[in-house]
Amino acid sequence: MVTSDLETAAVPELPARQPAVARGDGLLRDRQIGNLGLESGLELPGVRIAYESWGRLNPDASNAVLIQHALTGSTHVARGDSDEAGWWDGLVGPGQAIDTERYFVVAANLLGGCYGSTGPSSIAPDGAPWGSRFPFVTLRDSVRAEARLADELGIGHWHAVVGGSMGGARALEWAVSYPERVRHAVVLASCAASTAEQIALAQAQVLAIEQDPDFRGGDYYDGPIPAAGLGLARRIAHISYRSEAELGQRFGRSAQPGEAPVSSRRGPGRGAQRYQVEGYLDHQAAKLVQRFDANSYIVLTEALMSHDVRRGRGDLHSALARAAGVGFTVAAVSSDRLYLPAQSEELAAALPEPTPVHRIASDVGHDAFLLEIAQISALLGEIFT
Ligand SMILES: CC(=O)SCCNC(=O)CCNC(=O)[C@H](O)C(C)(C)COP(=O)(O)OP(=O)(O)OC[C@H]1O[C@@H](n2cnc3c(N)ncnc32)[C@H](O)[C@@H]1OP(=O)(O)O
Ligand SMILES: N[C@@H](CCO)C(=O)O
Repeated sequence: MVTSDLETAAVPELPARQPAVARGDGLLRDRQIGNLGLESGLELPGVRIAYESWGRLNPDASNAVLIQHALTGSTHVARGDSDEAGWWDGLVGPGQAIDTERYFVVAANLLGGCYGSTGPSSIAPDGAPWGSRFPFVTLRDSVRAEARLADELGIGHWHAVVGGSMGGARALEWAVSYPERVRHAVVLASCAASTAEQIALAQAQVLAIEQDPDFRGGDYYDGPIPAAGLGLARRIAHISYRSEAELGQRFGRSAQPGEAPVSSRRGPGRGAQRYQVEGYLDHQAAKLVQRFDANSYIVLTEALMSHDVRRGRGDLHSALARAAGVGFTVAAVSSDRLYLPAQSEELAAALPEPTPVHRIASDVGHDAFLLEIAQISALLGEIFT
């Protein structure tokens, strides 16, 4: 199904380019961007990229902003006209730091995702879900797809590309891949290349899903989903998204209400007897399982494992030299144990222009890039004047 450069699968004719939506409304749309050549050399046919937008594009298209979501995030950054809260509602909207009265904001779903873009749960040209046949994709593949989306929307360059975590990695890739199309890149709680520890944690998550009997090699769409494996993957990930101190302060050694994890942990008919932190992780796992596709989780996790802005571009200084002319804002979360502040320092030190690393002061850990909205608003002030 995935084709090499030499053989191209038949795909429907592309519709004529349509103008950008007149007014972004925070509702999901998508664009057909055609066949996409991947870094691997394969070609993915008939790719669709889903997006939402807010605000109005200026006649000269100079006020466009791209917001990049993290691993399990979605295009729904802000509420807009929908009923559903957005994950950066306090940061993006009328009168917010990224003011949708002034800026035209776009958020695209990652290639391989499950929020509208072509991914493993999408229907392949043969009429069946891609499932196990969906190819390995990299963050650069996703950025190339987003560049095609920008073309479709009539956006030649972005005033800013903004992201945290995996979204920050994509913001960095945009700046290095298309420096002429990016005025500012905002890289929050991220790094220049996934580290050994990040890859190690990711492997455990992927294996948790693959070892679920319901995974069936990735072709499970006609039966039960691998809920246990995906839930376990989320538990492993979520621990890394919060700090040891926060977990200790919030939960300590307390029992989940009504349960007795020490006196009756095991035994027939006793049911779950959990510590409170276990109840918390069970809840986070259950929430992800009901909203996310396990194959997409693997595809996106493996894309993040591949993140290395240096690949094929020399050392870090040489790679980042390509982004000369792009203004960078780099910030790290003080208590982040997944994307260590030292990794932001390493990135900033290698940028073409001297760049400070802002500290997001938080005890929460990595998830602070989703939670510390006031601090992030303050550090965006210079860019979104
Ligand atoms: C860019 C993106 O990633 S977009 C997608 C972002 N959203 C997600 O990834 C969803 C997963 N959640 C998270 O990542 C984080 O929880 C955040 C950042 C979204 C929110 O963080 P916080 O506001 O600190 O929420 P917190 O981690 O405390 O979780 C609160 C939930 O845990 C529940 N909870 C807390 N303790 C327990 C417990 N002992 N037992 C069961 N449930 C518990 C709360 O009831 C609450 O439930 P709800 O979310 O269904 O209302
Ligand atoms: N909570 C975020 C953290 C990952 O950066 C997510 O699920 O995508």
